[in-house]
Amino acid sequence: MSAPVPLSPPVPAPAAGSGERVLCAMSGGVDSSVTAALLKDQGYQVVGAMMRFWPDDKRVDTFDTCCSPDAAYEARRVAEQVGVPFYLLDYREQFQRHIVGPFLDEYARGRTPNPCVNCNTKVKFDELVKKAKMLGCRYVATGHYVKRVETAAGEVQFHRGDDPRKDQTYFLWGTPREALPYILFPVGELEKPQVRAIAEARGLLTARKPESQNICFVPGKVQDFVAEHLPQASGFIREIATGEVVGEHLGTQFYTLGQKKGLGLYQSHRVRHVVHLDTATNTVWVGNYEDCLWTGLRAGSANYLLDLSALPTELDVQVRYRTAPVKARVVHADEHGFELAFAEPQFAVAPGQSAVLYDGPRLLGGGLIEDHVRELPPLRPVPRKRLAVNLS
Ligand SMILES: Nc1ncnc2c1ncn2[C@@H]1O[C@H](COP(=O)(O)OP(=O)(O)OP(=O)(O)O)[C@@H](O)[C@H]1O
Repeated sequence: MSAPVPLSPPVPAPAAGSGERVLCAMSGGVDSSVTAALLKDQGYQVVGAMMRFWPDDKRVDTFDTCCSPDAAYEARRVAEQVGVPFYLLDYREQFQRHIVGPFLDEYARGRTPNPCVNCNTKVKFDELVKKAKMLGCRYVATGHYVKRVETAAGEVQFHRGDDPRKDQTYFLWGTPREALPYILFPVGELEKPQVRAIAEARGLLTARKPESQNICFVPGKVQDFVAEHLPQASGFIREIATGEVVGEHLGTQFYTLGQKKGLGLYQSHRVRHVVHLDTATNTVWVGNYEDCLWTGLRAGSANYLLDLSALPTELDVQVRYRTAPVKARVVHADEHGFELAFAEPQFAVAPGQSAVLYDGPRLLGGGLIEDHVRELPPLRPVPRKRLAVNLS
């Protein structure tokens, strides 16, 4: 569970024109530019802020468009256009500690991390919410495509954004629950073309800025970044069914579960997928598509956006950002983690990625995938009903 954020008591729904101070997180992109403009229209006192992540000792182009000196320049210019003050806040140390360091550690452990989830959890909606309070702001607003829904009972929920191609709830499961009432998403009910149209109509200089595509601190390929920062140790690629050596690898950190391209197998015509990365024996295990299908998962580092006792026993889970949610049964859930059984097998359930829980459009929370579970075929002798696949 995330540590509670020390905030003032729950607040009522922000009324448009209330004059409340809002810290608008501006990345120099079109979404947060429009966010600032909409908030200003609604009568908030807006303070624009960009978190500086890029280090001094790197070429400036080693950071992607959303987090670079150029982006800071654009964010400041947009703040001027909208007519709000702008601050550049130094988050270099926190970013290295919470995001870049753990990202590399996860690869070294044979896992597939999602640094954007971590950034939202640890930096944007924890550190920044605290900073907003210090600056006298009651709310933090971002340009995420997420809907903030307030129930009649005054509970704040996060729901999927109205633009299904842009919905970003997947990345926000780790938001400290206490912070929910203080977060606003002014573009969550818009579609991306509408956001661009608003920016165009106002002449915002970011109106036609392309989408950021990469992990912000990895300007090129993830594999190149990992190669630059982690020691490489070559080893064998083995067939999961037989143990036979079918190739060699340059380091387990260059592979991810389900991967079939770029394996460099001796028999290059055989379609194989990465099934397991064993860092203890430095082995990459491959198999066929079915070997990458799992019937459940176990997740740790859980965070829930509702009382645990209210967690439905049947819910929807999404195991990767661009994968459709699947129905699942909650086998077990406590404050540390949960175990789920999928209604249908899921491909490449990768440790380190997020298992994000939904009830229809509502984000319920999530956790980091620690292990995947495969129910064994009924006729095979099994030591246990469920087997957590551990091939080491
Ligand atoms: N370096 C940063 N400083 C302040 N806020 C940021 C920063 N990076 C991202 N954000 C906030 O998080 C939101 C989502 O970030 P994401 O990287 O997904 O950008 P995006 O969807 O491309 O949005 P944008 O068009 O605003 O860049 C942004 O809209 C912005 O509010």
